Amino acid sequence: MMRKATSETGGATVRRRWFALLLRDRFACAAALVLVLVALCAVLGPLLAGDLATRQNLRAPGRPPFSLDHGWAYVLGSDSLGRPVAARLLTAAGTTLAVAVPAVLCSLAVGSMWGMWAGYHGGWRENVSLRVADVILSFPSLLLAVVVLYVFSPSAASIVLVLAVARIPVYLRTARAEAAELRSRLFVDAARTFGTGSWAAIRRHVAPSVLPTLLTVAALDFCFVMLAESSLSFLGIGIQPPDVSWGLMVAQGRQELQSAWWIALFPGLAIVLTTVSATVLASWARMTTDPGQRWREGVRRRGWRSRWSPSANTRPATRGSAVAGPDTAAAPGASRPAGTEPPTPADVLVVDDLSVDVHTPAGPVHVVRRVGFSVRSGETLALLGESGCGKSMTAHAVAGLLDPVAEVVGGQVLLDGEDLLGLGARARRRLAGPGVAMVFQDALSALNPVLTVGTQLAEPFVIHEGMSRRAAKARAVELMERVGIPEARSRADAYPHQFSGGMRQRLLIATAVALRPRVLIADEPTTALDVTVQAQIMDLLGELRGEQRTALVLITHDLGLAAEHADRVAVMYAGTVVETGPVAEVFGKPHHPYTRGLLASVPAERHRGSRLNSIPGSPPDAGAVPTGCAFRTRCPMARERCATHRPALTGTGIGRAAACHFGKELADA
Ligand SMILES: Nc1ncnc2c1ncn2[C@@H]1O[C@H](COP(=O)(O)OP(=O)(O)OP(=O)(O)O)[C@@H](O)[C@H]1O
Repeated sequence: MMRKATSETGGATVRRRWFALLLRDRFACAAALVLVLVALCAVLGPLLAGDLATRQNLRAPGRPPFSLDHGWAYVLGSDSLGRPVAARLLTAAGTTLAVAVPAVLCSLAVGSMWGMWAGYHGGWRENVSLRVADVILSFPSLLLAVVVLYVFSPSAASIVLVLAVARIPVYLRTARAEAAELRSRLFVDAARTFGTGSWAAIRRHVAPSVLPTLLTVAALDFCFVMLAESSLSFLGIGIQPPDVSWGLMVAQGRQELQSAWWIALFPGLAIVLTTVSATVLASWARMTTDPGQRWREGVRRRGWRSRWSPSANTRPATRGSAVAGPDTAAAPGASRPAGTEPPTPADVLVVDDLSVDVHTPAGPVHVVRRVGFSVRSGETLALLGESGCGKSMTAHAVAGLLDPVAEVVGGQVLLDGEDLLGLGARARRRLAGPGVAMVFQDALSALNPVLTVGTQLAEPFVIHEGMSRRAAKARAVELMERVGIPEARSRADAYPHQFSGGMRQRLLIATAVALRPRVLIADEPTTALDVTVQAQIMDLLGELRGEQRTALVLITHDLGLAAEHADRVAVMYAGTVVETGPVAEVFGKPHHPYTRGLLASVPAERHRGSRLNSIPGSPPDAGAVPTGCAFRTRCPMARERCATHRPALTGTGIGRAAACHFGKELADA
């Protein structure tokens, strides 16, 4: 009983959410209204029109439209037999939908189940299914329908059957292709390892990914089936008089197009309006149900906003507007801590008040909020923090690699004094490599699997230094030797999968440092590697940094790695920097309760036999960061003030800063 009540409430919430999402999109809203109207016409039309649609009135043939003198039924004129077009249009809606909807639903249900089954299992099932689909598809579906309907008597039921069979291969092939791709994914293998049966795996893991595509295909197919029915009626083998469909009306009005255009025009418009509405609604449904497509919705909404708001496309003049609000304590520019030195000429990279929003269908989410830090030539700054605190987003914004879904909404990224965010795409490309380079975590994904490593390593030299392929390849081999790849000359012709994880990471580092970048961002460069290889990679990064005087930004959540390899740290929480300073000092005596909590959670010899400390709770979702201090809900020192005032990053010692109302207290303790 209780469960039923809960599921009913859940269902109502989901319906409300969908309705709210629909209301936000004016095109989808208009399309839904049109389709509801057509459905109402289909249901109520025969009741309203009675036998008006078929009763001939030879005293009123070819009445022109837009006159109410003869009652509502004649508002769209009458045909050559005096039958009112409006009444026929209403009645025909029912017949047209009675063919199109069941035909599409039947082919969708059969084709998609068959396709997912064939694609999931592969082998002979897939081969046989594809050959059957090929055979059906080899006859144009309209021609197939014409042949079958000539042989059997045309009726609504036979049209539904013929069109449904003719369209099954479309769904079968789409579902098969997607299911075949999904069956090799690890999450499907993982489901198999704990005994999930094939239909259960298809229902839980394949169908949710395939259905959004199939729904779009179904909407387009709805248009196709409506048009096919119209064409068959037009040829005289579709809906038979005295029944009436939109297609039949177009066919009948065709002969009188010159003298009585309204007979064919209104049903034609009804077909176009219904098919366009179905397509618009399907594209909205896909955007809303497919997580892979949702970002487009955010970008599209951003597009609208920028079209209507003159300021939306330009970066705000006041930095940090993304987090402006009553609880914002920091003044513009305050992300550089008071009491710490202002940027010096030695600072190669200065990130000031950087804010990044991710555009979601529910609106923008502030994932990076007024982040500021600087790095000097030859220095290593570790960007620390729990998963989801915005480290990678910050790095991607600096490197100009943000997804289209994300947007820099405030701040500056200065490379040797030049604001990278103000540069055009061409200037930005010129700096990618010699300016800011990046080493990614997953080397296998970051290297192109179909190009030899030599070709990939030679690319920066060809693009930036205009070298010939041969000379660039020679430089690539030198680089491979430098990063410690044995037998570099012969291995330059190997592909990425022929290297071990550690070697691939070396190759990635070699590509990143090829052009001696001023700044190198390494985003968790060793997470996927074992401890020995991890140490070798970090040593290599350290050597290259020393040789090239590169400023290194090391993104990690490994405090040990930061302690060993970084000069300074910037600790991030909920999209913002909460503490910065020299690594030994910050780790020796943290000035922010979050840094304290992080350090206390690292297993150490002194914890042997006792419970390991951990920070209670989990980091807030980027879309629901608490007011005031973001850490207050997990902080042992939280007071009333923390709920109302967001603490600014303020100097707490020489070269030290913390964003905590009690930072000074902790410093003096
Ligand atoms: N494409 C996206 N759409 C919506 N939100 C996103 C997207 N990418 C990242 N986010 C959100 O942005 C926030 C910051 O993510 P980010 O990847 O920068 O975290 P991180 O600190 O690098 O985490 P990790 O250490 O796990 O890589 C997270 O809350 C994440 O959910």
